[in-house]
Amino acid sequence: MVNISSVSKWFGKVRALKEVSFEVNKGELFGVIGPDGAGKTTLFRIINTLLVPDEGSATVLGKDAVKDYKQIRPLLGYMPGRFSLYQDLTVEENLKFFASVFGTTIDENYELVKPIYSQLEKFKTRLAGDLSGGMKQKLALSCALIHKPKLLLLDEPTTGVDAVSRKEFWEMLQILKKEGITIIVSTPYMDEADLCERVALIQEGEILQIDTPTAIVDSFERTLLGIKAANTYALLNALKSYPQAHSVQPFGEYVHYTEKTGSPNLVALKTYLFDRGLEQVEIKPIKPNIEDSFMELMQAKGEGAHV
Ligand SMILES: Nc1ncnc2c1ncn2[C@@H]1O[C@H](COP(=O)(O)OP(=O)(O)OP(=O)(O)O)[C@@H](O)[C@H]1O
Repeated sequence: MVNISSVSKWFGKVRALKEVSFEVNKGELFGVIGPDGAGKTTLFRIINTLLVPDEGSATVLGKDAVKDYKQIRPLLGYMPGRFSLYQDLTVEENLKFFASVFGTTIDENYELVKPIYSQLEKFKTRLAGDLSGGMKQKLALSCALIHKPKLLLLDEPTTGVDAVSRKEFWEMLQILKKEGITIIVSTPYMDEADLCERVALIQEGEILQIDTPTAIVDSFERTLLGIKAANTYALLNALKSYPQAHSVQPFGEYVHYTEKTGSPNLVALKTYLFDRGLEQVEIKPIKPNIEDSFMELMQAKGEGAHV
């Protein structure tokens, strides 16, 4: 469905993508996960034929993204991170406009957008600019879908959207997946990785890992500890200066902690924290989540670069 092969892209001296390669299968819900500036938007703009790679190639729906862009575009639905709606048109006018651009009508493809658009219909005369963030997102998704694309590209659709709307949005993606639409979605939110079938973790233009969320978590090799103390700030500082410490990340009330080699010596660690004056210390082994895995991969890459 999508085949990205050794794609690199520079903006002046910045290499936004570095030899990126992956494939997305027909009907898959594929996530591109990475922090701000990782290269997600650049990658989407290459797949949607708006940007030409400096190196490598992109094949979309069996066609070359550079040579065959005219054939590819009508088959894509693209929801850019920002500014995809006309703020001074109403909800209904926006949808009509996007339908007309692709030579179709709302009636023709209503069944596909119905689960999403029906939630907006009572506001159909409201200007898009006056909608809440969650409603804008639903309208933008309806607009990206109204011509029944085979491939849906959603660039950070849930950024800046409240938790309830985020959840509803992912439920809508599951419905669309059942309709057979292939979906590539990017997000900076690690918890959303678990909602994808496979994810590519991307940082500074490089893919760190591509796999199912479960396999990514299973590949976490270190013993992970969750550590809590009365004073979290003091705990963080103490752990960071512990000679055995490899990674120290705050996660809610716990600090996620790994050591450089082998299994941590819990007695030695507890004694050290006690000597540093920490109170109510609790240490327990915990299961890593996708964010732990991503942090570990980023750290390994950073250390590799300094070898
Ligand atoms: N048109 C451009 N001109 C110059 N630099 C650019 C341009 N577009 C992107 N970049 C740079 O390329 C890198 C990747 O940017 P990109 O927008 O693809 O990342 P992103 O993962 O989508 O992040 P964000 O969520 O911040 O948009 C960044 O360093 C960015 O500053």
